[in-house]
Amino acid sequence: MLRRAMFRCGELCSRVFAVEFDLRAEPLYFTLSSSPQVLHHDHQRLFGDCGKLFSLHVQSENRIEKAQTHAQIKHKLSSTLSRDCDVFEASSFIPDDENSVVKGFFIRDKSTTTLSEDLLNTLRQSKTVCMFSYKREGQYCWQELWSPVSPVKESVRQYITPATAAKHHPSTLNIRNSDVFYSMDEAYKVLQECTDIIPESKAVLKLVDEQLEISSGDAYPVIVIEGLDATGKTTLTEALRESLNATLLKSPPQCLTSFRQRFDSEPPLIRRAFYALGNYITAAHIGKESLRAPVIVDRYWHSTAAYAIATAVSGRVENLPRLDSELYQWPGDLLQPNLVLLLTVNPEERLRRLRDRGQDKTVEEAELELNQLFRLKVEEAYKRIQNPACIIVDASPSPQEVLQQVQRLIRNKCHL
Ligand SMILES: Nc1ncnc2c1ncn2[C@@H]1O[C@H](COP(=O)(O)OP(=O)(O)O)[C@@H](O)[C@H]1O
Ligand SMILES: Nc1ccn([C@@H]2O[C@H](COP(=O)(O)OP(=O)(O)O)[C@@H](O)[C@H]2O)c(=O)n1
Repeated sequence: MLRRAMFRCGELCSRVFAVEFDLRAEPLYFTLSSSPQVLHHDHQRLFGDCGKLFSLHVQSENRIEKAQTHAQIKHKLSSTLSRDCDVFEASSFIPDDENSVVKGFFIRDKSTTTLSEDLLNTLRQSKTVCMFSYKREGQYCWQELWSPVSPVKESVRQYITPATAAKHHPSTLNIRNSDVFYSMDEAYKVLQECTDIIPESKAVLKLVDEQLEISSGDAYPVIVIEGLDATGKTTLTEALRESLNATLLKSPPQCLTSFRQRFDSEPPLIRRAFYALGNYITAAHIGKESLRAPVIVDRYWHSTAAYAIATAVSGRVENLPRLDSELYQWPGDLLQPNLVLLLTVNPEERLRRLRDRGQDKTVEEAELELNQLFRLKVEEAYKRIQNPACIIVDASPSPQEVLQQVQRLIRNKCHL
């Protein structure tokens, strides 16, 4: 567990800091040392510029409090600071050490006001926030614990020392049981921990408790249709239901619809636990329905894991967990479908379909580019998930042709 003490001198020196200075490139990595180090060109771009420099990190033994504080600070920084302030996602971690990441932000304030200091001063009151300031000294830059009033007693100046990239991108280190859950119990625990602050959690847990375990012994095939928004899942699953006389289910299930908006506004830890539990409720429905007829499922665990991983991992596709990572393994306690099909269309066609549905008309250029990175990461994560892996279906032809192609696949793989 993380303790405030981890930012005391000894621990601090074994840690690497990463600042997401440019999301299309590697983060800027640095460590700390007691002797001055000349900054590299890249680090000069961050530390060598004019302006006041700070970083803040959120740490608490209570993971719900930590997640919420991080989300609140993110919102505060983006809504309060002036245009002269750059805010970058930043983290501190022990290389390749799972769950060692302490998330936070790096702030570069080029304004002449004291707005950022005033805001940081307020945030600093929180016992979950630890802050540093950075000062340049010729070719060097040092970090120290920051207090707006007087220097912090125990603080020692530590020089910024450029570091090389870690084998695993820091944003992949805390995914297990924070973004993706590999058993129902782990997701269940998160909602149990937030029943005080989110009363709806109790109702969701009750719905989970009410599901009866059904073994899927001699059952009909279960076919999952996955894909990004507007790739044609609804169109195809409706057509399959008709043509196969199948039962159509989805995850999250209907009974969670009224809670979805509430959980969508929560930080990833809570939001992802909610979707994970949705899969277990859908699994119980699948178990029951597959005794009577084939079952088509619109989104299931592939969606839960792929979106969660793509959101958690910052920047480029290369930053995703490696191909052979355990993070892509299907949860041992979740009912497995017989076939998972991933619908893909090229980005232009997908945008056209979104526009035809009357969405996405006002997306700005910059956001489009970020969306593009996100879309690539979701698709890549979908493809990396194992046991069962998905089969890719080109969904750009007409709805009738896509249906025929999928019917052929189902005949071959499920003998339907
Ligand atoms: N094969 C297809 N060719 C052209 N348009 C399609 C095709 N499949 C779906 N569409 C249209 O694209 C839009 C998104 O499809 P939809 O089935 O709602 O996707 P999803 O459920 O994946 O979000 C809808 O307007 C739908 O009519
Ligand atoms: N089984 C599922 C389904 C959706 N989701 C989440 O729900 C979002 C997409 O759901 P959606 O209902 O908007 O997508 P469409 O069905 O409209 O294409 C994604 O951001 C996922 O994070 C999930 O985590 N697990």
